[in-house]
Amino acid sequence: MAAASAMARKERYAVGLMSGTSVDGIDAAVIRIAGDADGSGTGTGGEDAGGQPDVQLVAFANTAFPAAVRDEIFELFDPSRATIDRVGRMNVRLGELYAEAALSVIASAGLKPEDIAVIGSHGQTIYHAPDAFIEDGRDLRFTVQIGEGAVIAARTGIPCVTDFRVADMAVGGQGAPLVPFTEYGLFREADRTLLLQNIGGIGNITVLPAGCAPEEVYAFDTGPGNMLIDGVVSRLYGGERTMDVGGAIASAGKINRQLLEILQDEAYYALPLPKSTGRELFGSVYVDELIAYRDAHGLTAEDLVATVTMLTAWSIGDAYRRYVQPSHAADVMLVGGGGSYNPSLLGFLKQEMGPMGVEVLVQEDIGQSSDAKEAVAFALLADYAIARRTNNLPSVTGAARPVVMGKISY
Ligand SMILES: Nc1ncnc2c1ncn2[C@@H]1O[C@H](COP(=O)(O)OP(=O)(O)OP(=O)(O)O)[C@@H](O)[C@H]1O
Ligand SMILES: CC(=O)N[C@H]1[C@@H]2OC[C@@H](O2)[C@@H](O)[C@@H]1O[C@H](C)C(=O)O
Repeated sequence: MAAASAMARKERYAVGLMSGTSVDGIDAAVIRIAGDADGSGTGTGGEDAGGQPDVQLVAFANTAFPAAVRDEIFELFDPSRATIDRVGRMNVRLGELYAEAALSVIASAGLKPEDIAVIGSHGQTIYHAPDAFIEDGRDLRFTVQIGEGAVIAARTGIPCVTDFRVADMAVGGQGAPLVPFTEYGLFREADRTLLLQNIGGIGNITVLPAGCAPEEVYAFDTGPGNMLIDGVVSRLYGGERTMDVGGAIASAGKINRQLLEILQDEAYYALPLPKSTGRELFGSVYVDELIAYRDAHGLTAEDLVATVTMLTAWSIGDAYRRYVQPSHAADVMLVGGGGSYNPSLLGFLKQEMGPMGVEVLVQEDIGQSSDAKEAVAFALLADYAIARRTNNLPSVTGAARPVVMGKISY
């Protein structure tokens, strides 16, 4: 650290691309970085996580996926339909779409591709199997993110870092969540314990204890984020709607306590840490069961949406009660991700957290963007990768050691 901090810090730009588990589109951010992770190429240890890089968001854009692309990605979530030719083609197609999103956000920042040092692209997760799977004495856990980095690099002329998660898994980690590494650098405070709750497709929480060291950070997936809400809305409204915009449907419904209690029994909520989850658990099969329950018990569409919205808020409160409050009573929960824009969900979350003394704010309340946070994170993770600096947090993912995550296409 000391040697690295003493080096000259060259200001540079990086682009981050995120397309998450909601499959709503591509988030693209341009950031300006000054400070740590400076490209000295010396990084070998977890000391990299200690720096506080100076990062500014220069431009941000969200491009919705064309409907046909979104539909095809959903097909690929089903392993029996994700044939190798479909996956291979989508890998290239997404590479093209990511490259277009990168070029467009760079132009909107008034910059040129040659001004950008690196692109970090998360890719589209189509399968995530983070738990140890031992066969012949070998651990075969895996995760699949697609969106070809070679295509992004070829179209933009900018080195592109992709496929971050597998390096963490190769040393026994869950390969998720990865954003806490950058949250530690960007958000930690000396005097307040902060909870950073992302509500994307999946919900995930990062705990930043007051004045914490990197190894004291912990984070995990709390359960569904918007995935169940989007799933039931899409099904109930015949695909005409894909989300509960403004929480309007939920606000017109009544919570069905009986269904809520059944859903609260899901084993994931009580699993020990570290843990991560995805569409494999809270995807279409789960939604089928919810719809079957509604049909059998005569719930209105609004009641079902209200109930899964409440479940989502409850699962966040439950995670806090079980895994955080006993050791780290928090002051503030800072919510990011698309769930920030659903007032019904936020209202339920405030009902959950308020009595435990935790104030719920959204990123916008502190002058940041709920939308941009993950794209910013992948720009920064790529900045570390290209400098050969370690960029995982073993305390969070369960990895045996710090590693440099990301594969580089020049
Ligand atoms: N105005 C809105 N009203 C209600 N919900 C919204 C609104 N805008 C976004 N959302 C919700 O946020 C979701 C997108 O969130 P986000 O982009 O954070 O997810 P993601 O990055 O795909 O997921 P993850 O972080 O799990 O990978 C949408 O699918 C929708 O459910
Ligand atoms: C495998 C995968 O894509 N996981 C995502 C997903 O979406 C939210 C949550 O589940 C989190 O674990 C992760 O994404 C964020 C960007 C992360 O790694 O921090």
